[in-house]
This record gives sequence, structure tokens and C-alpha cells, in this order.
Amino acid sequence: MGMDKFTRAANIDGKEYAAELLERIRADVETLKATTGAVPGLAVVLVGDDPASAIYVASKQRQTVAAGMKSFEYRLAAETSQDELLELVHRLNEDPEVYGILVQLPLPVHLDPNAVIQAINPDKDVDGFHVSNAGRLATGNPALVPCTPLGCMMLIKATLGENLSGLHAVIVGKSNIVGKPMAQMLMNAHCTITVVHSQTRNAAELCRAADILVVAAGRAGLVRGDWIKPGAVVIDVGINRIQDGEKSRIVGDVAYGEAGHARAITPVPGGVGPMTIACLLSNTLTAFRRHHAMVATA
Ligand SMILES: Nc1nc(=O)c2c([nH]1)NC[C@@H]1CN(c3ccc(C(=O)N[C@@H](CCC(=O)O)C(=O)O)cc3)C=[N+]21
Repeated sequence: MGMDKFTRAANIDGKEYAAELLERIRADVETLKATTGAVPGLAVVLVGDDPASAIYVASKQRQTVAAGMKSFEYRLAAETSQDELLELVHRLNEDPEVYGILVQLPLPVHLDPNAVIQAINPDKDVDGFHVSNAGRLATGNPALVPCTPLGCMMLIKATLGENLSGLHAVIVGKSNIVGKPMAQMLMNAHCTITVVHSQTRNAAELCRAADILVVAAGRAGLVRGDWIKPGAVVIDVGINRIQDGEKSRIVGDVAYGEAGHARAITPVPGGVGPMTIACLLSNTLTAFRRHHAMVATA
């Protein structure tokens, strides 16, 4: 894609897209409440008192209520046992008012996150972390997909249009939460996929081949300007708190100031982060729709 040197990369405003998505969700919730006589509800479970987690959970709750959904919040003590947590998950699985369940990660170290995630009813697994949802996504079946890569996909399509067929997407990072599901989604959209990670020998060279570059490495400024092909679309998933003199601030995994030759790039903050929360509500609405469609056709 030809870009003259006077063109600046467009800023992909995730905050604005998230606000638009939340407004569409709110309108859909209003209609569905009238047609089903039910209200979508999201349960968020927070174990312990990690301050960053508490901030995210408060923000999730505020936006859930703003969308017209019910919010059920469970704050459990840090010393909660595995059995107590599993018991709560089982109770939420059975609760007809709860359509979505999110257990905030990370959990205190004495708890096994995998066992907790696999205990969630996959049809209520709005994080999309259950093996059943990972398998559905991998096989192109209807799934609840992880919120962060879902939000990335929406921002990519808002920038490039619906048809991504044949584009080369490079994903940096291979986590179950972002890298792997992102690769699956882009493959389902008929992209050619390269996954780069900490053991990759020629990461810069591989990234330079990307039409779409999604970076979820968790390392501040890892991706430099010369890793980016002119005209590429760059999605920065990183959220890194760095010390800047007296103050601390949040930066992404991409050296944003070196990416002027990209076609478009997400800022941090204000890019992928706000889309993650909007997609959590989108997934709750999806779970609600699927439940009521099943009931209607049964
Ligand atoms: N089961 C589970 N599901 C999650 O989805 C989950 C989780 N656990 N644990 C923690 C991480 C983190 N996370 C974020 C969501 C929104 C922003 C966000 O909106 N960030 C803003 C503000 C950044 C700031 O200033 O802190 C931004 O990027 O603009 C960030 C991070 C969801 N997580």
C-alpha cells in the first residue's frame, strides 16, 4: 500500500468505537427485554484485593448497568478455598438470571485458574476461555470468543472493511487469552497467519511482512518502527505501566512514536482496552440471545 512520507498513520480510536458498540448493545438490550420478558445478567467474581483488578471490575459493573443489564458482583476474600469458589461457579451456572460468568484473573496462587474456568458452563463463559469455546472457535463453530481478540477483530474490520481474505496477519504472542484465539479468528477470516513469540529467531523480519500486525507480548516498546511495513494496520494489545520520572504511565508493546508510516494504529490507552470491556457485554448479549433462541425453538 503506497503511503507518501507526508501521510501520518491514522489513530484507531478504540474509546469511540467502544462507546458506539455499547450504545448498540444498550438499544438491543431494550428491544430484547420487551420481546423475551427477561433481562441479561452478568456475574463478575473477584477473589482477593488486587487494586488493578478492583478498578477493572468497578468499570465493568458501571458499564453493565449503563447497558441496561443486571450486574451481579461477588467479592471474595483472598483466602477463599478452591471448593468455595467452585461452589459459587456451580451456583451461578444454575442461576437463570445469570447469562454470563466472569472470574477475574489472575487468581490468588493457591487457586487453580484452569479448574475454575473449566467449571463454568461454556454457554455462560463470556471470557471464551473454556476448552469447549476454544475448540468451537478452532473448528469454525459458534463460540463465545475471548473479549480482547474479539475487540481487535472489530477494530481491524472498522479500518480495513469486512473482507480480510488473503491478507498476511502477524500475531506477536501465543497466549490462550489473546495470541491463539486472535490467530484462529484471523484464519477464519481467510488471512495468512504467522505467530511470532519470545523464541522466534527473526521476529523483526517476520513482522515486516505483516499487512495486519497484532502485538500482545506484554513488553513495553518491543515492536520498533522498522518492524512495521509502510501501510500496515497495527493493533497494540499491550498495557504496561512504566515509571516516567516521578510519575508512572501506561504504554503499549509498540513504540507508537515510530509508527507514523503505518496506515493506522491503536493508541495505549484508548485503543484495545475499552473494546475489551464492550466485548464482554457483547458476549453477554450473545449468550442471552442464544439461550432465548434455544428456548424459543425447543
Ligand atoms: N477473566 C478476566 N477477563 C478479562 O477480560 C480480564 C481479566 N480477567 N483480568 C484482567 C484483564 C485486564 N483487562 C482489561 C480490560 C480493560 C482495560 C481498559 O479499558 N484499559 C483502558 C485504561 C487503561 C488504564 O489507564 O489503566 C485503556 O487501555 O484505555 C484494560 C484491561 C481485562 N482483563
